[in-house]
Amino acid sequence: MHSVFIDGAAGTTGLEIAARLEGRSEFELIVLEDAKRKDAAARRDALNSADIAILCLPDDAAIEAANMINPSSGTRVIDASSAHRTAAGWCYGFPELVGRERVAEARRVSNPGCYPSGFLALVAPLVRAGLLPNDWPYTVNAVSGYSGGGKALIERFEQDGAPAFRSYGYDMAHKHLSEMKAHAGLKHSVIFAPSVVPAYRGMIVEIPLHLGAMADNPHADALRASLHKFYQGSAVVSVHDKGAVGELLLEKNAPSSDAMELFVFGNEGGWHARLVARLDNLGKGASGAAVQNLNLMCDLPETAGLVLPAA
Ligand SMILES: NC(=O)C1=CN([C@@H]2O[C@H](COP(=O)(O)OP(=O)(O)OC[C@H]3O[C@@H](n4cnc5c(N)ncnc54)[C@H](OP(=O)(O)O)[C@@H]3O)[C@@H](O)[C@H]2O)C=CC1
Ligand SMILES: CC(=O)N[C@@H](CCC(=O)OP(=O)(O)O)C(=O)O
Repeated sequence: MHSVFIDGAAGTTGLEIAARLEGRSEFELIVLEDAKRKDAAARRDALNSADIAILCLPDDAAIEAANMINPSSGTRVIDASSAHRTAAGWCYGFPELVGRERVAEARRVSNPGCYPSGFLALVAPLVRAGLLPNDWPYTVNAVSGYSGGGKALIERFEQDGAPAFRSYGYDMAHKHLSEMKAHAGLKHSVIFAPSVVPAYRGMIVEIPLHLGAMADNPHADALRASLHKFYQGSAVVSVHDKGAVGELLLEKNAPSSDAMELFVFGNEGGWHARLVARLDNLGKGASGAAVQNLNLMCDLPETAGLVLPAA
């Protein structure tokens, strides 16, 4: 039995992690009463008595929580915030990319961001395979369900007069830039154009590519074949065949899902490609990824408790 404390358990990500752990006899949740959930002493106590602490907090509170853990307590950490995603001493919790063994052994795991999960799932293996250049000026266009912005954005999108579409990130300093660059092994930061639609969950992350302008002129079919091979055997990430779909949708009231689907679309002449990932920001983009990492850290079947399509 592993004891788990979710710090930030009343938030969007924390609640979905708890839902995935419900009924699992391998875990015992440490729960603070509502009046104590922001009480520093109670949190310190819970953080140090848990086998695993899962931080579902804003960045500053996550840094504070990580610092509250006494190394001698033996508590291992999964941080869902963006505070430690490129920090020394933290394992980047994307097992398909960093290796399942590394996550399994890590004491401090930083969960990937939702948008970076889609970007990295597509680009990192292709850069690694030498099919895409690491010095290309990549662009990422993305659309997210509004739960991606946590309680504050949920409130904004669920009130009268909520926007029909929100485009943002115009300072070109989004907190996900360094994570995308670092874990794809890129020389330059990407241009990132995120947006939000009035659907609760789900996201589509796209990288448009002028393949014909690249030195080795890779073909879309070769990129797709390479991704197929990379994710062979994965129950979480799947790669669709050529021509599988003509459009991609986000449903307004989609159920949660911990799967991620990848697509490579290419034009007739092989000059252009659109790499696309569709995932649930609260699934593989946050809570599902945290549970996948938790399973690995506790030496349990990787996909136990995850919401995945029937095999
Ligand atoms: N939503 C998503 O799709 C994703 C979120 N993340 C990351 O996960 C983290 C949590 O996000 P999310 O669940 O969306 O955010 P929410 O705003 O929905 O929840 C955050 C929770 O943390 C609580 N909290 C804030 N400060 C403290 C503190 N000092 N001590 C204890 N609790 C505190 C809040 O309390 P209160 O309820 O009182 O406000 C709230 O319940 C963030 O870092 C976010 O960037 C990562 C990937 C995707
Ligand atoms: C729709 C929306 O607002 N999304 C959030 C990112 C959500 C997320 O991934 O959180 P992390 O930053 O912890 O990864 C944003 O763009 O800031």
